[in-house]
Amino acid sequence: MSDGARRARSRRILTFAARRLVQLWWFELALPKLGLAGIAERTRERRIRRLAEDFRTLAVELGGLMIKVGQFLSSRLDVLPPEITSELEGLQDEVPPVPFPAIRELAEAELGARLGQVFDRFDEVPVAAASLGQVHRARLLDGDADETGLRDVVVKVQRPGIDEIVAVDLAALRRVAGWLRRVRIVSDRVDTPALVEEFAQTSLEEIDYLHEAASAERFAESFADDPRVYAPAVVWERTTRRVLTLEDVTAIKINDTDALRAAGIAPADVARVFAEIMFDQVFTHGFVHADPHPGNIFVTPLPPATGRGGEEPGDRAGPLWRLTFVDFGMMAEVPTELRSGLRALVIAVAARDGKAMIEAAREIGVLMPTAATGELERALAELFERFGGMGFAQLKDVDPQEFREFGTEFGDVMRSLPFQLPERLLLLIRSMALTSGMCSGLDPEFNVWDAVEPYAGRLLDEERGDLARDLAAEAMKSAGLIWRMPQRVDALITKADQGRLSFDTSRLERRLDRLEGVARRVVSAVLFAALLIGGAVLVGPNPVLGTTLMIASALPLLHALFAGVLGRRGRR
Ligand SMILES: Nc1ncnc2c1ncn2[C@@H]1O[C@H](COP(=O)(O)OP(=O)(O)OP(=O)(O)O)[C@@H](O)[C@H]1O
Repeated sequence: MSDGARRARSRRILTFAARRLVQLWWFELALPKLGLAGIAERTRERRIRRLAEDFRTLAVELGGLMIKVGQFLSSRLDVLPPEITSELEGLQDEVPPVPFPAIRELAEAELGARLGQVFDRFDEVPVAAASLGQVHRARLLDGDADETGLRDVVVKVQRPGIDEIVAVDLAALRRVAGWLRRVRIVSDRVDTPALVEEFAQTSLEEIDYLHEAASAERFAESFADDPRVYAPAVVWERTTRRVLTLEDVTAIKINDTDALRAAGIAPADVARVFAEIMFDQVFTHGFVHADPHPGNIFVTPLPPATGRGGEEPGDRAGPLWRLTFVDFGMMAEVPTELRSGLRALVIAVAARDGKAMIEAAREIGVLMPTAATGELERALAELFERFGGMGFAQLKDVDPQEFREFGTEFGDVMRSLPFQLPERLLLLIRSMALTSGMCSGLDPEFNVWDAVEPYAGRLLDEERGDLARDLAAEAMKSAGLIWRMPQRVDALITKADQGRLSFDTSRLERRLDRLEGVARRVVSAVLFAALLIGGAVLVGPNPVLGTTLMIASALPLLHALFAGVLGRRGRR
């Protein structure tokens, strides 16, 4: 890229951001101060739509990282207004492929040989053209097949010059982050420079295919004992920093429900297994596929003789299919201390203990350490009092009006607090949002909370499992926790549970029993709570959206969280 082109590209991004910032300041800060908040209110929806359209135009024009940013925003199905997500959805499909001669040149330079010398066949038309690279089908030479006889491969080749484009885009994004740091309503909630650094790290990793190849192997290893999951083998001899050669694992696209049914596979089963496998990545392996969009997951039917694949664990007849993941360029690590923070949150919600929940939110980094949280504590106590005793199935029967009213009240408190978005949660939240969206697409009746419950139950059943052990340890550590619970919990759960609480047998046993008893229901509740808080801070990364969503945060958030439940209820 010439110096001129580099400068023009950078200028285009910076001008776009500067204009939107000024607009944000004017409508969301200046006008309300002048007593004209009504104007901001009335024009907000139109402005958001316009912003999404303009961003789309910019991304399509510039390609590179801007497509990634758009993809990122479009995956926020749970919190962003549909006018944004629908505008940005499918953005990656608009990327034109690089003409084959340029791809050939790069691949040959990387592999140090002519394509004809190392591949028996190399399709000139790509299977997929993405923002950073494109994928071509190929066939290895006879003698190059590995011991399994693997010859059919896909070769992912980087777009020529993408390193430079990424560098220019990151420099521009860093400047925008610096500006945003000076906008208090944004900087109160999100450390934008840190966020951009996180994005930078992910993007730089994504253009290092050796890193992706290593991640593919790590992912495969973590599921080595789980026949429901598969990842393509890496052909290391034909892999470099810019060329990645993988086993071709093309099968049924996970969202192709017609093809699934034709193969005798129930989409609802796929949704359930998929959610479980994603939870396994978060809670068990701590290594999570952060881009689980439909193009990256196949359902592979297996011949009955194989006896391996998806279906009920322990199914003696052997599962009939498995989920095959591709694209390991973007992975989220869940470090041990983050997992422990999430668990602390589980315990706190188990105890319906708003105070402990707030502490856990601090530990996870969602709530700034200095936040004065008395009000939030009171609001949470009320939340638990009203809805806390119900499983998610029961929540279906709550009058939507009641949710709405509570959302309005709760929203005031949420807005007044310095929530922030720790960058380490970014990929995890993205991954979970995509998971939830995908599962609802496969099964309209799917409710992520229903999936969490049996999952949590299974975790707890593994007596020696980490979670069970930690829960037990936690229960002992926080002596009194269980006993405090009945006082805090609403009448429903109190009545249901008091009968089971007895003081005349071993206290510890009772505590653990009690904890296990509620934990299944509670792990789902905690995710609800975590998303409630997490969702509120998601508003940070984009200034205009940030303000808009902060202003209307709680209601859409609650609505988004319960949309499936309430929607279904309404249709009944
Ligand atoms: N091993 C494979 N076997 C079959 N198809 C594959 C394989 N790897 C990738 N593909 C196909 O190529 C598409 C693009 O590959 P991949 O997602 O790895 O590229 P990417 O540049 O990261 O794209 P994106 O940013 O859209 O995820 C995938 O969505 C999938 O449909």
